[in-house]
Formats: sequence, C-alpha cells, structure tokens
Amino acid sequence: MEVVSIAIVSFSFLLFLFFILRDPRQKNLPPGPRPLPIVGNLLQLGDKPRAEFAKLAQKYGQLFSLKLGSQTVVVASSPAAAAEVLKTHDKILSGRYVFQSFRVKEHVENSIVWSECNDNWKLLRKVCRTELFTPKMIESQSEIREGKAREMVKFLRSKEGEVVKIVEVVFGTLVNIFGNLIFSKDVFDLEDPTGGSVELKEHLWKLLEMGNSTNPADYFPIMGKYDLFGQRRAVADVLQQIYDVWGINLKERRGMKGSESNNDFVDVLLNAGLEDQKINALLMELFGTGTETSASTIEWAITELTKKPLVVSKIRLELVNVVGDNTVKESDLPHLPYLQAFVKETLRLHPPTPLLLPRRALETCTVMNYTIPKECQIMVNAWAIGRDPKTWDDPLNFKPERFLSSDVDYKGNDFELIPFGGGRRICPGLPLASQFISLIVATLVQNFEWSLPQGMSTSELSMDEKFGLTLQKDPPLLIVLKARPSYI
Ligand code: HEM
Repeated sequence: MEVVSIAIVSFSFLLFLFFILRDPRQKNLPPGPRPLPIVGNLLQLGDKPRAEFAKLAQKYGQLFSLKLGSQTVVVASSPAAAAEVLKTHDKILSGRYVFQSFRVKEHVENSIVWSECNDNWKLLRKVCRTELFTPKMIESQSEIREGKAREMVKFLRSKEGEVVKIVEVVFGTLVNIFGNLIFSKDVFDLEDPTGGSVELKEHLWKLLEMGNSTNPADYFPIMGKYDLFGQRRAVADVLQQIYDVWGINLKERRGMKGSESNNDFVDVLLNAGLEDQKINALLMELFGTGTETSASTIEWAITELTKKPLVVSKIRLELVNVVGDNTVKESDLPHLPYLQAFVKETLRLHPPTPLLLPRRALETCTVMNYTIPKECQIMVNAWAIGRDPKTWDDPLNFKPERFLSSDVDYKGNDFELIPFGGGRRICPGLPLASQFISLIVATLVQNFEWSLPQGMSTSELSMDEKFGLTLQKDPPLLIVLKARPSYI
C-alpha cells in the first residue's frame, strides 16, 4: 500500500514539474500565456473562447499557443495565419481533432466530418462535389426549397401580431428543407409541434445539444478511454436511434422500382453504390452540420435587419426592381447583389462556427517560423479575423455596402472572410447553404415587417453575447410580425 502511495505522490509531483517547467518558447511553439499546472490556460477561456482568443492574439500575435488541460492548442487569428493553416500547410494540418464524445468507432470510420483525409473521406467528398452539391443538382431541387419557404410564410402569417420565436420557425423550415432534399419527407410540422417525425426531431435535437456540451476528457484525453461521464455512450445511442429511422427508409428505397424514385440525396447515393452504413452516416452529418449553422446565420441576419431598417429598405427596393410583384425564386438570387452583400456581412460578423472545426497536425511542421508539434490542435479564429481593424474598415459596423465594391467572397480563397473554412476540408455544403440562406432572408423581407416585442429595445440586440447560437441557452430572438401584401 505504502509503495502505491509513494508511486502516486511521485507521479503527481513529476506531472506538476512537467507543467510548471513547460515553457512554450523552449519548444519554439508560437508564444502564448504561461500555463498553470494541470489545467493549463483553461481558466482563461471564459464562456466565449472566440473573444478570449481575440484578446490573446492582441497580446501574443497572429499565431499563438496555449494549453487547454494537457492539450497543446495553436490559434491562427489573422488572414495571413489562416492562409498558412488552410492553404500553405493544409495537407499536414488536415487532421481533425475528434471530440471525445464523438469517438464512436463505427461513426468516425464512416464520417466525413471527423475522419482523416483517407480513402473513405475522399470518396464522400467526391460524392458531395460531383453528385449532391453540383449546380445542376442544386437547381433541380430549388422548387423544394421555394415550396418550404412558402409554407414558412403561410405559417408566419397565421402568427401575425403574436410574439414569435423566429429561430424555431426557421429551424423547423430548414429541417424540412433538408428532410425533403435528403429523403423527400418533412420532419417538422410547423402547425403542430407534436406532429411530423417527432422521434427523429428529438434525436437530432439531442445530438446537437451533445455536440455543444463540454466533455472534460477533451482537455484531459487520458480520461477519454474510460468515458467517465457516459457522454460517448449517449452519443452512440442517439446515433443508433437516428440510423434506425433512416435505415427503414433505405430498405424501402432499395426495394423501389426506377419509376418510383425521387430526385433526392438517398436516390443519388444509392445509385452511386454506397453501402447503407456510409449513406446513413453521411446523411446524418449533412443534416447535423447544415441545419444549426444555417439557422444561426438566419437568426443573426434577422437580428441585424431589426437593428437596421435602412438595410431592410435597400433589400426590399432591390427585390421590387428585380422581382417585382412575383415571389422571389432562387433563380433571382444572382441578380440581387445587395442581398448577397448582406449575407456576406452577416457571415463576416457572425460566423456560426467562430473557430471553424478544430484541425490536428498529422506531423510536426513549421508555420510562420514556429514549430507546430504532431497531434497539436489548430483553431482558426474566423470570428476575430472578420472583426480585425487591420483588415476591415470600421469593423464592428454592419455595412453590407462594403462588399458591393469588393470581390472578397467566402469561397475559401479570401482569408479575411472564412466562415466556411478553406483548403481541402472547406465546407462542402457551401453552395447549398448560400442559396437557401439568401432565399429565406429575401422571402421574409418580401413578406413581412417586424419589430421587437413591447418593452424590448434594439439596443439589447447589440449585445453580441446575448443573442448567440440557436441551440444554446442564450435567449432566442423574439419578434412580432406584420404581414406585407402577399407575394405568395
Ligand atoms: C451557414 C452555413 C454553414 C457554415 C458557416 C458552415 C461552416 C463550416 C465550417 C467552418 C466547416 C469546417 C471547414 C474547415 O475545416 O476548414 C464545415 C465543414 C463541413 N460542413 Fe459546413 N457550414 C454550413 C452549412 C453546411 C451545410 C448546409 C452542409 C451540408 C448540407 C454542411 C456540411 C459540412 C460538412 C459535411 C463538413 C465537414 C467537411 C470535412 O471535414 O471534410 N455545412 N462547415
């Protein structure tokens, strides 16, 4: 017993010394705050890491390092540093840091989001690029999205004068858009919260919540093996439940004849010869990654429009000039430059994944003359880059006009605007997301006026911290709608 106690004390002391003596500069890591023993810089994170990281970048520079528990993390916070990570060293920094809760073996193996850039990942990316998100496929499904936008308008008209949690309606509409793009079915019933595929809705919701919750094992991977808090087990269970729902659908589809098939993702993937497990994993991930990010962007768009009536008027004027009395369609979007500038400006200030998805160094490499060790986690602070006064004139002011005379775009080549990331792991859903975000914003502006509920003022909306990600605990955006003349 005594020997065991001595061993434990000695081990703890050595661990303590290791953390105390560790100094990033000795390893030629990028500079950063000195870590505390064991916890590293965890206590400095606060509840909005993107903002804390932005402050650290001001002190330590565009590429800094810190310790989150036992994990070494490097953060890139300028367009030049982002280009180093996402372009120059893209291949070597293309690993993903897989959150401990999501390390469910079968899931990671089939995942596009979490797997290495291996053959499976290449196959899934190819399917996305050549089958699902081609201009032809996107165009062929535009009527589905336009139809769901019309249903949203019909539902919101029935709520005229009431206080509406707008993001819930937008989220429901997006989930139905995805349900129909993927397997030609609605998931939500906007009119009846107990209707639709309640089961699937609940599983998806649970999964998104799990994705947003903290797992201590992410900071102390040594704990990960034991899944002490049962988070990995819980994720595995929900994934299985989701696959079970989709699995039934796939079985039905395999039995269908050619004439009965739909023009949806399931058909495309079955025709591409993918196995059920791969199809399930891909569809679930497209659903998961696409809905929350897009709903959050639209929520921010409505927030900014609520604060800036002049911007609403400009979008409306453009709609009148281009679309006239007709319902706005996706084919109109290329002719609406102000609307597009508005969406860019929303994503500049409010990227829904502010630190992108964490990357991992596959090998030790040198970036901007610093050493990035193998297995180090790399984050890119897209939020800070979008607000950097060195890059943007009057950065905190919401001004879509800044994009009217500029070629800067979010397609991964302009590192000052990277809400969708860049390099080989750039968001494959970008072409689809930009399409339906613009469509829904235009549809709302065309059909409604809105204001905040009585007693709330727009100055409350200027608090960045208050109105945040859709599914987190922050209060949702409440609005009262007034219908405009019908365009539907
Ligand atoms: C406003 C909407 C969206 C934003 C801002 C967004 C942002 C991102 C970001 C930052 C990444 C990581 C990129 C990197 O590592 O460099 C990503 C990856 C991904 N996104 Fe999106 N996304 C959006 C919508 C969508 C949609 C609609 C879909 C699919 C229908 C989608 C599917 C994916 C997938 C599958 C990945 C993983 C790619 C990989 O690791 O290879 N996203 N997204």
